[in-house]
Amino acid sequence: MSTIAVLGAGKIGESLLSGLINAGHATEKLLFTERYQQRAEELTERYGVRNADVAEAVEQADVLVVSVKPQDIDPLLELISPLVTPEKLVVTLCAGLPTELFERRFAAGTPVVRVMPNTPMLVGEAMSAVSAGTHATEAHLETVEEMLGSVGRVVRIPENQQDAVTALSGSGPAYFFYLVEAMIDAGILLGLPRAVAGELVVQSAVGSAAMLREGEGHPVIMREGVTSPGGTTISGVRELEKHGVRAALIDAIEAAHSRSVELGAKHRADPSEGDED
Ligand SMILES: NC(=O)C1=CN([C@@H]2O[C@H](COP(=O)(O)OP(=O)(O)OC[C@H]3O[C@@H](n4cnc5c(N)ncnc54)[C@H](O)[C@@H]3O)[C@@H](O)[C@H]2O)C=CC1
Ligand SMILES: O=C(O)[C@@H]1CCC=N1
Repeated sequence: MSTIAVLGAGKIGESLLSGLINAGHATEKLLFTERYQQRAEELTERYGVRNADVAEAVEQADVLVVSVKPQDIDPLLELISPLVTPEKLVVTLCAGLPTELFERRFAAGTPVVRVMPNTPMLVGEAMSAVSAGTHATEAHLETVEEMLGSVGRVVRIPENQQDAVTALSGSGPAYFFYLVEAMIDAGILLGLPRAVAGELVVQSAVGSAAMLREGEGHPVIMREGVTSPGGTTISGVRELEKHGVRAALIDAIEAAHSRSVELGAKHRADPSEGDED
């Protein structure tokens, strides 16, 4: 079992630690670093995982998972670059940041794998996409796939698709939560108690997700199955179409993609490369 150090234990770092523990990863084989002491203490208390300083984490871990905000990457790289050797595997979860940025800062030959996960990792239902950097081998990819496979599903993609994945499944849970929030508001408007509205909407979301995963059909067919001629659903669907909800979702995901490209462009050796993604 590899020793994994999470560098920056915020929302996604905590999701990974929690998901790995739930999946049976030994807590002695997990470490994290965290800028805020109070946050570090909370996490140690909650999960029994050891908080380390950066030097200790880099020395002891086989896999270094970088999970700070893209905007905070430079100070972290300053600290770890002199310490990371090519025997380590660096896994970056940072939206937008190319593997090339890390490779430039680490000792020659250091393997880097770029990953875009999402927060359902907390409940073992992440969707993660992995891409190899220049020095990452099949064995490195398998190590990362095994780690992420224990907390959800994993696909392998070329790195030039990572900004699209970030917009779609990295940010995706936010759009589903937003939809659920809005539907609960509709229940409140119609006079349902909040707890009842919440239960109705959440179970409808879970049931629909299970149908999507397990069913053979396309989402259109499943929606048609709910939409009776002259019935209630078509009246609702007409309003969604009138308000341009489909176009709004497409625009939202396109905007998230642009932001991912922009975050990466700031850190590319040649920022114009970001224009092509
Ligand atoms: N939140 C999400 O849904 C997802 C986030 N990501 C990526 O994961 C990364 C982290 O995102 P979040 O967890 O949402 O952010 P966050 O702000 O919740 O967590 C980042 C953590 O890193 C700590 N930190 C910053 N600099 C540090 C340093 N030098 N040493 C130690 N700790 C340091 C911060 O105190 C904070 O707790 C980002 O790069 C983001 O793009 C990727 C997929 C999904
Ligand atoms: O909003 C963000 O930047 C991160 C990346 C994907 C999901 N959350």
